[in-house]
Amino acid sequence: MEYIHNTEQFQFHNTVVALGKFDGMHKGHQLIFDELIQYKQLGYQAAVFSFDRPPLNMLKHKHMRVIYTTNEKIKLLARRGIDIYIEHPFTDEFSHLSPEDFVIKVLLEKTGMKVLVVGDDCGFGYKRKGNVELLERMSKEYDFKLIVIPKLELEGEIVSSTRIRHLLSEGKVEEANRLMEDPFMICGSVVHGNHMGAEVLQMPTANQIPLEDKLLPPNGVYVSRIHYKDETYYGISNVGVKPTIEGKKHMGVETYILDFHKNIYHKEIEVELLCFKRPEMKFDSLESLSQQMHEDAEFARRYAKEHYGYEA
Ligand SMILES: Cc1cc2nc3c(=O)[nH]c(=O)nc-3n(C[C@H](O)[C@H](O)[C@H](O)COP(=O)(O)O)c2cc1C
Ligand SMILES: Nc1ncnc2c1ncn2[C@@H]1O[C@H](COP(=O)(O)OP(=O)(O)OP(=O)(O)O)[C@@H](O)[C@H]1O
Repeated sequence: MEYIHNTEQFQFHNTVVALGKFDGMHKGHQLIFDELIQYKQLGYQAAVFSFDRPPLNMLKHKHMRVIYTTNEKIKLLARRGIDIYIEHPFTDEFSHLSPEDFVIKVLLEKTGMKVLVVGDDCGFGYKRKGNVELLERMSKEYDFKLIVIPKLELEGEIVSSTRIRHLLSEGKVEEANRLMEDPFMICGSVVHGNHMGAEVLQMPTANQIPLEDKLLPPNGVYVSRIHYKDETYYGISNVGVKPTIEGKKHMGVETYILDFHKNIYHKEIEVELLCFKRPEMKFDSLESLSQQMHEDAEFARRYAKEHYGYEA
């Protein structure tokens, strides 16, 4: 997949384009990707057009965490068969483009758009004034095909990234996962921790340090599924700051992978959180922490067996 960023200079031809942030890659987004892939099979290049920061941040100076960081998004888009991911700089000039100019000067002229796929409430251009009616008019005038997808509803509500962010922040991981194509995941290299896991607690853990803008569920212990190279494993992960352990505190995700004995320092793993087990706690001794961690691991083993047919 080609990733275009930090530049306004690009030129593509014959593309089918989707517009939006696509944070979380939820089941509504998937309806859009399905259309893109159908057109890809007809010979078009599948392109996702996004901005380098959510417009909300820039306009209101509001800090917002994301379900998926750019690296994670790139991986997931490529996996879905997208050919081009454009993260257009959200400059002042760009944000003042009229909806018509955005379609003509950017989508048609630079992205080479022949087909556009949008949700029925899409907004774009200056103050998000562009809408489906305008696109319908322009598609006739400028000869491109417009596909409008009605917003997907699940469990009585429209599926959106905002809804998923709320659920994750409240620790409702299973509910959030039901709205996404794949369970919520943290992708990153395995870094060195305090080396206490294997030696002191008899449970080696793979430590990841998520980027600061990555949204995480509340500190706690979660049953997880791990993808490493082409293999899938199950495990138990702690999201948090390890209050029992002295020293510098930073947010981390650390995972004990069931029945796994490889050295994976500096290797990239994907940890999917499947189910909340308990909140992170401060223990009086390392023995009680270790005992609880072993109990957590057995819980994960039972969960993986029951829900996914896992056998060691
Ligand atoms: C399943 C699991 C549960 C954990 N629960 C807690 C906890 O409740 N409180 C805590 O302080 N640390 C918890 N931890 C983190 C441990 O303190 C950590 O794994 C240990 O200190 C080893 O860290 P290291 O890899 O940096 O050496 C948990 C870790 C795992 C894998
Ligand atoms: N539930 C849905 N069903 C169908 N299409 C959707 C759905 N949600 C979003 N889309 C479409 O997917 C594209 C990308 O959406 P985008 O990620 O910008 O919005 P979102 O998921 O609604 O997120 P947010 O909550 O941040 O507004 C847009 O065309 C949007 O209309």
